[in-house]
Amino acid sequence: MISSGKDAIYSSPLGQVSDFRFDENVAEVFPDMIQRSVPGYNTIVDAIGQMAGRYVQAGTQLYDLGCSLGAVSLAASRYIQVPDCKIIGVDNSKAMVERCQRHIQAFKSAVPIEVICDDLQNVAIQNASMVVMNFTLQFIEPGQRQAIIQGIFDGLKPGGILVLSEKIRHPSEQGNELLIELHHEFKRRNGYSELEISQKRTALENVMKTDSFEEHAKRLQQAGFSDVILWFKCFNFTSIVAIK
Ligand SMILES: C[S@@+](CC[C@H](N)C(=O)[O-])C[C@H]1O[C@@H](n2cnc3c(N)ncnc32)[C@H](O)[C@@H]1O
Ligand SMILES: O=C(O)C(=O)C[C@]1(C(=O)O)C=C[C@@H](O)C=C1
Repeated sequence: MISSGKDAIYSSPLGQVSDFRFDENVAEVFPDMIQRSVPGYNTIVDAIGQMAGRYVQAGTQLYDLGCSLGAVSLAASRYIQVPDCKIIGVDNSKAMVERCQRHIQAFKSAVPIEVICDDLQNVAIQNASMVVMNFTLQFIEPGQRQAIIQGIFDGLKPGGILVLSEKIRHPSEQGNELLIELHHEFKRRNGYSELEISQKRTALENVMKTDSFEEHAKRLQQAGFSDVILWFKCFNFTSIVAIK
């Protein structure tokens, strides 16, 4: 388990709430932040590891795009049994990548893990049997999303998979409000105050533009994926596996 500090980033009133960034302050408390903010996070990460055990093919690569501290890469490395594989983690936050490299060194994975500090759009997907974007696509400009999914599809081997986890927007206003309210209640029960919840919501407003499940499914099908499976959903948090 990766240990770090408790998330109190939005606990005091901020005169002006600036846009959310994956900087030093966030990286330092990230394990606590994501577990208290994303319903089912541990379940999702472990199940992605299980899928790596099932779908990663010998002699191929697994890409963990937006790897943060490497939770998905490390989970996958625990399950992969086939030979000559490599895991490539990519993140454009220096603060995350530095910590990720330290965790990976300490863990001593049997599968080699390389961590690249770059925009994921600069990394070509090659010889891949599995690509994971665990709550990353939502931070990328909507206009760039189709090209990214297409690049992933093109770099996957036949039978390869993309696991795409995203916070979604429900198409109807009343449904969307219900899912947001249930998520906020989840955060309250995990110790976040009303101030923390509302300041974080403001911070995320400009940087996290969510799509509906239908928009994700359409994008994946347009890229060429033959099967799109919603395998996890809790409130407005979902994870999809798309099979080539
Ligand atoms: C919510 S976190 C992902 C959590 C992580 N996948 C996990 O399972 O613990 C989103 C990550 O995506 C990274 N990110 C956002 N946009 C990116 C981009 N264009 N290229 C690379 N990384 C990006 C952020 O720096 C951040 O670490
Ligand atoms: O806190 C929220 O409301 C979120 O949307 C959670 C979320 C995410 O989905 O990526 C947002 C930012 C942090 O990286 C951790 C989790």
